[in-house]
Amino acid sequence: MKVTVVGAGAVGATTADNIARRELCEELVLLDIKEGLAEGKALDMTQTAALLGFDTKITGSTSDYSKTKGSDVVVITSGLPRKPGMTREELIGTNANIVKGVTQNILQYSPDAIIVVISNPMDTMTYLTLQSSGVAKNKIIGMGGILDSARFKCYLSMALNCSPNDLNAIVIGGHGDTTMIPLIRYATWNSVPVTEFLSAEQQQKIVADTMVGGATLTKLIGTSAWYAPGAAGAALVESIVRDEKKLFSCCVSLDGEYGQKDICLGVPVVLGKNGWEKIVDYKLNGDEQAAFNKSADAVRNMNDVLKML
Ligand SMILES: NC(=O)C1=CN([C@@H]2O[C@H](COP(=O)(O)OP(=O)(O)OC[C@H]3O[C@@H](n4cnc5c(N)ncnc54)[C@H](O)[C@@H]3O)[C@@H](O)[C@H]2O)C=CC1
Ligand SMILES: O=C([O-])CC(=O)C(=O)O
Repeated sequence: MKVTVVGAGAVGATTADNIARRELCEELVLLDIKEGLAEGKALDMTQTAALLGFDTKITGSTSDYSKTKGSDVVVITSGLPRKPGMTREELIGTNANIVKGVTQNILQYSPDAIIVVISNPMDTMTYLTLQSSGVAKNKIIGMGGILDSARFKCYLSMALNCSPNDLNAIVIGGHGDTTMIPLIRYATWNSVPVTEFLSAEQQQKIVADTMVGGATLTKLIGTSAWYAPGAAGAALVESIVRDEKKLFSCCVSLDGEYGQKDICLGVPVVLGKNGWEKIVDYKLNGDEQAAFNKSADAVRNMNDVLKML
């Protein structure tokens, strides 16, 4: 297996590091327009092999896309991160051009690759990648819901004083401060609904904290997060390259599912060697479906901005 990660900044390098440590592929290529960055980080990671005991071959390059030839999976992290006080949506002007250009370069050498889009605003960047590439829809996967679900479990575990690994919880909808939908009604602690253990106020706070999870970290750090995003990116890659058929919330193209079409939005999908293989239909109640529709409206408005760029 061969995996390429474009963008060797905070998220790209952390994704690559997780991929290498877990030997998810034989060959890993890092690319970044900043001279020396991808090459240097690839060499630095390579020097951890003797300490961590992995065998993945890592190479880095500034702009030589021929090195990415024959990649099975490509992860796109290139683009600006937000600063405190900004929304992810404000990044669209710069990142749309970057993501579109990178996709074209990648497809020249890896026309059959499965593409994982991380750059923000992720739902719109995923839609752009699908629209501009002509790649089959099941091969384009936006990373957001898996990260938001991990944050949801983090806040739930803090409130319940339990292990996050004993929780099942999912966030669907857009990957935006106001568009994500933590499905607390479906969240369980070892099969028992968490709603049985938490007051209405506690539930509201957990949902609210989850929705601004990325903004909270951006305010603390001064730029957006990378440890959980990198781990989330690698988890998606793992389910694809190992054909694990894991169910994650991912941003995928909808064609009537959840009442929406001509949009990429976060829904539960099964991930395997063919990319996203199936959308799982959770039964939403009236409020949840209304929130999903509202989220779709907001993402559609951002997608419309693409026409003006
Ligand atoms: N979907 C998600 O859940 C998450 C998305 N993000 C997004 O991921 C993106 C990257 O974030 P960070 O890694 O923190 O930023 P960063 O600034 O640390 O790294 C971005 C890298 O992209 C490179 N780059 C820019 N244009 C390029 C091009 N044309 N070709 C190749 N490389 C290029 C830059 O040189 C830089 O090294 C941001 O848009 C951020 O908002 C971040 C966290 C989570
Ligand atoms: O918050 C940001 O801008 C980066 C991101 O998407 C996240 O960490 O969820």
